Amino acid sequence: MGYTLTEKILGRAAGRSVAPGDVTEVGVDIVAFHDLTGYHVIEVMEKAKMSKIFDREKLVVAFDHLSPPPDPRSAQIQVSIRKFVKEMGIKNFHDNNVGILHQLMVEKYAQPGQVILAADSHTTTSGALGAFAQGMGASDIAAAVITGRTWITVPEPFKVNLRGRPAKWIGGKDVALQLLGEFKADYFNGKSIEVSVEEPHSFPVDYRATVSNMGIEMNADALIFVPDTETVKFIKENRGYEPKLVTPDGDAKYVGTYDIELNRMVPLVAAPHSVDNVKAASEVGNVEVDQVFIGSCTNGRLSDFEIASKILKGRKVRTRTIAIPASYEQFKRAMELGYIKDLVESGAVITYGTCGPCLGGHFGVAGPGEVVLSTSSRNFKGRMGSPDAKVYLSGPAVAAATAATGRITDPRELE
Ligand SMILES: CC(C)[C@H](C(=O)O)[C@@H](O)C(=O)O
Ligand code: SF4
Repeated sequence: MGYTLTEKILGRAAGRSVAPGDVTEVGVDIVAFHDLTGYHVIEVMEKAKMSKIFDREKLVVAFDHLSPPPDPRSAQIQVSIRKFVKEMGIKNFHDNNVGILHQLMVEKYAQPGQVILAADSHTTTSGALGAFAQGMGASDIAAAVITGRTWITVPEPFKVNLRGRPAKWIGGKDVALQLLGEFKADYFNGKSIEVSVEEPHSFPVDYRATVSNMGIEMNADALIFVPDTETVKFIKENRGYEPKLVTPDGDAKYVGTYDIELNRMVPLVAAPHSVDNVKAASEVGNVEVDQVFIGSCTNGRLSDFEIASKILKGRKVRTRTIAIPASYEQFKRAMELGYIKDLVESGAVITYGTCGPCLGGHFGVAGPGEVVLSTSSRNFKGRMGSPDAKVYLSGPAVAAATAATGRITDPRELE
């Protein structure tokens, strides 16, 4: 019987063949942390009196959460992490304003077949490029920083097939919300999700990154896109080299399979207060919003800005609208292509390279009684600020249409 992608990746990393349920030690290709969790990682290392790191080339550090620092405590945390980075000789360090860690992993580091760990739950994002990528707590990450190894319970692989081409305005968020609506937030516990794309170029890496990012909202151990011609094209264009592909065997066995017909999908939202409270955008009724946020490691990429600018060009926003490209690179390209101009002219405010309001940190925290429509990953009570705020999640098309009308809007209504 053939191997799934999950078994192939973890088998290589373990140095022996593995099967679901096996508890195994694996070598790690990249370990990463950011300002918020990095502080704890360093603290654990100090307590353990361990000051060596396994491989300074394989460590990635980015400041993104409270970045640029909105208060003295965040600034102090950054000072101590910068000191650590310097002492350890870590080269892959991205200071304020470069980008959100997971976005930088997609742009610069993640490759098919790798095992990637980071001290952040949305590490699953790198699954977009065919890596087994998982978030872990600060102590596990500290151990991986020191040894370059970790232990993993091999998950049960589940197969998702994306068929056909996406209908207009449909992207990665709608696919993620479709899975959450159908299976609910805990179904994939102990499982990895492997996604195959029937028409690779119709579902680009940007969209894949959104789906992989939300893999953790599905409680999956990893959400891995089977690498294909789109993966190769993306890495070649962005980094100038061709990656080696690792793919599942044709006769690999999965615990379940689910097909999504992309051309039959409609724009979706997750209503308060859970990611699996999914509805069609056209069916939420008349919900007026106080703020729209387009950004985060979930939906802050060039394609998100392209879609938002298509809708907002020539229109004025009717609610407070904040847009944050997930990295400097995405900002620059969005600027060169005129998307930033369109958004600014519509009345949106822009910054870059920060998580911002996604976790209620800064740059647009929600107040009591306010309703927010956000392209980010989570809508739990208190996630974006006040516990008395309501957060709806959507992709960029619903977000931009909502900004244009001031109430939750299916973009097809504006055509
Ligand atoms: C702060 C960090 C630990 C957290 C995570 O792990 O996901 C954050 O990025 C989030 O999105 O909630
Ligand atoms: S943008 Fe949001 S989801 Fe992504 S790492 Fe930052 S806080 Fe977490």
